[in-house]
This record gives sequence, structure tokens and C-alpha cells, in this order.
Amino acid sequence: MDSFDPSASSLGKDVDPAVMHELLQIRSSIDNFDATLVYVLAERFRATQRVGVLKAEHRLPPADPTRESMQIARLRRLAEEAHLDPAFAEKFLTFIIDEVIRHHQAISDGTAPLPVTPGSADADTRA
Ligand SMILES: O=C(O)C(=O)C[C@]1(C(=O)O)C=C[C@@H](O)C=C1
Repeated sequence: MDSFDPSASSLGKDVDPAVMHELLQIRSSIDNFDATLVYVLAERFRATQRVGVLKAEHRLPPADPTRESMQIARLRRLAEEAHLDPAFAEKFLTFIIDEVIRHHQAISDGTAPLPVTPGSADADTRA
């Protein structure tokens, strides 16, 4: 794995050390949130991969617009409750779903690469 330097910055050397200290503390939380996002997204794509296989096996269309409308309306409500911009929540979900639909299409076309699972021959075994 490539090394991650949490203190790497382009802000220059003139930043007040106390400000830099506070910034690095906040960035440490941001790094944890970013890692969580990756894990959450990986699990979501693992689930949608199963949906893609199921849909392909039963010749169902990749997209389900009615389901998507429900998901978007729900996420917009949750975003409002959480004080997150609902337009951003919708854009983010739509971005993910569009990618899922591309994956579903590729599974049904037979052009999808095999999912890389730990221990499989395709898995990246580099340290
Ligand atoms: O639930 C489905 O039918 C899916 O294919 C999953 C999913 C999603 O990513 O949530 C993706 C595409 C569909 O249009 C709706 C939802």
C-alpha cells in the first residue's frame, strides 16, 4: 500500500503552528470519514452486484425508475433532517445509481469484469 502522510499540505510554511495543529486534528476526522465512505460504498456495490446478477439471470431491466424516485425522495427527506443540502444528496445518489446501472448493463451484456474478491486469483496480492 502506498504511504499516506496525513500532514502533507500545500499551504506553505507560514501557517501559524496553532492553526496548523487544529487543522490537522480536524483533517484526522476527515480521513476517518473518507475511509468510512469507501467501506460503505464497497458494501453497497457488493449488494448491487448481487442485484445485477439476479436481474441478468431473470432478464429484468437494469434500471427501475419507480424505485429510484422513492430512493431519491427518501434521501432528500433524510438530508433535510441531517442538515445536508438535499440537492447534493440527490446528485450523489444519482451519480452512484448511474454507475450501478452501467454495472448491471455490463453484467447482462457479459462484458463485466469479474468482481475482485479477497483470495480470488484476480485479487491484488501486493502488500
Ligand atoms: O434495486 C434495484 O433494482 C437496483 O438495481 C439497485 C439500484 C440502486 O443502486 O439502488 C440501481 C438501479 C435501479 O434503477 C434502482 C436501484
